[in-house]
Amino acid sequence: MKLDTRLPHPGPRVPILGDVFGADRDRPTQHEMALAAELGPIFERKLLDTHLVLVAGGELAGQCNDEDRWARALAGPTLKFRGIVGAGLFTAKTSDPLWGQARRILDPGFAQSALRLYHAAMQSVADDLIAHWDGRERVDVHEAMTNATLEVIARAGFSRNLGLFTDGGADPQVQTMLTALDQVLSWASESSNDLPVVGQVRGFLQQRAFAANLAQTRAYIDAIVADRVSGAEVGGDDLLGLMLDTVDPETGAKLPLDNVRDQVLTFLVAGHETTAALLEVTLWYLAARPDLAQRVVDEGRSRGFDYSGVAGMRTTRNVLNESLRLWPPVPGMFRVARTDQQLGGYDIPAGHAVFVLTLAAQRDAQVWGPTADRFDPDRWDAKALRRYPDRYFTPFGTGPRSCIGRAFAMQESALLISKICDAFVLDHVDEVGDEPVMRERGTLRPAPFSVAIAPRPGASVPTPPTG
Ligand code: HEM
Repeated sequence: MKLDTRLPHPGPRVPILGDVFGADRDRPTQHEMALAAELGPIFERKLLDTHLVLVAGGELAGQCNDEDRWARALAGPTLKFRGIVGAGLFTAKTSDPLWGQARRILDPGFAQSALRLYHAAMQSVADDLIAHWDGRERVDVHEAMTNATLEVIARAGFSRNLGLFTDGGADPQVQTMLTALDQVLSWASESSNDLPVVGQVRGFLQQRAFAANLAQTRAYIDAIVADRVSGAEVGGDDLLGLMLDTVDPETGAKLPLDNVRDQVLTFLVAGHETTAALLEVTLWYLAARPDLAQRVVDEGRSRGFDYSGVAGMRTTRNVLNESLRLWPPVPGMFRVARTDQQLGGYDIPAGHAVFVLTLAAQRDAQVWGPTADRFDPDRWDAKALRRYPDRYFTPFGTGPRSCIGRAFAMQESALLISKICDAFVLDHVDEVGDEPVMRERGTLRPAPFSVAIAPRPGASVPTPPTG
């Protein structure tokens, strides 16, 4: 079977180069969502001799999530990350024995019993954030969510306090790491969506610019691992301990130390950027919807903020799910056909990868109804849920390569959102439209914004920073 030549494409097509006018380097997936409104649930974009098939319809995306017919493909920004974090969980090939080994060793680190152990660390970050905001009238949401999510993964995963909420700020090594993570994300996204040749030059220059920061970040992480191995630092029940001490039940082997370093870096990148995006989108909607924020507050105050209280926060989780539906932090995934496939009446040969545009698929009115574009957390009511089987809602991916951190991210986000709303009344400082302005860096995350805050009557008293 050959790739169908009848696939719609954005016109006009330039000879040899192809659909160069059909791409947007800064807002690629939002541009693709707009193209889908014009071209339909499946279309292609040709660049030189590469034919990128985009699947934007909910039903067709659901078909690509069928693991018997499609598999995860390593491409786009994810492939770029592979050069940085090697065989970390996110970037390892499924066929690489290290991937299975790491997944078997690390899965228990994300089970409910482990999340219960991490709760104190998550709680300490929420308290530090609230104490840090106390007395302020206006806060930078982007900066605060970046710091909070990094602190959570560092404290829960590696028993390290990065000091991002202390008055003097984090130490220089941590600052360098933050800069490196930021530079790597920009490079991975921009170089994947750039024009041929020009993009290669730009990508090369970017890589040169972050090489030194990345080398220092690797050295910083190596030191954390070495301190734990030598016993200079005693860790709690955390991910690092699990990675260093656990023997794979299948092979009897432990993870090699260089792989542990790649996993730590993977968790720092994969665990913070996406969760920060989810928190920011949610706070954006809650600042615009005081009625909804009040429901979140009521739920928090009635259930309490211990592990079980947070785990059962239905309203807050519905709000988070709705943020993930409208603005999935990972806006799309590459899937490769295991055998020849028909998709929407078009031929896709075995081995051809398609890009499933989760962002558009999760807004398809045919699946989600006429209000698909509206932020409505009540659509997640238990009674309505059965209308949306898992294959239509995939912000955490699908199949064996789906997100290992899903429950971790949801617990952390529910805790932070409910504690923030409990402590503060939020309001937008600028005039805003119906939806946040989003920027793209492989992930989809609101453009940095600030909110006005005021103490909410009846808030629980914040504890001082843990320093
Ligand atoms: C709202 C937050 C999050 C979202 C939306 C999210 C989304 C995703 C998605 C879509 C994938 C699959 C990507 C693909 O198939 O190409 C993935 C994989 C992964 N995520 Fe997350 N993630 C989140 C939070 C986290 C957290 C908190 C961690 C770690 C602490 C984490 C660690 C990982 C890892 C290691 C993988 C690769 C798993 C594998 O291939 O075995 N993620 N995530």
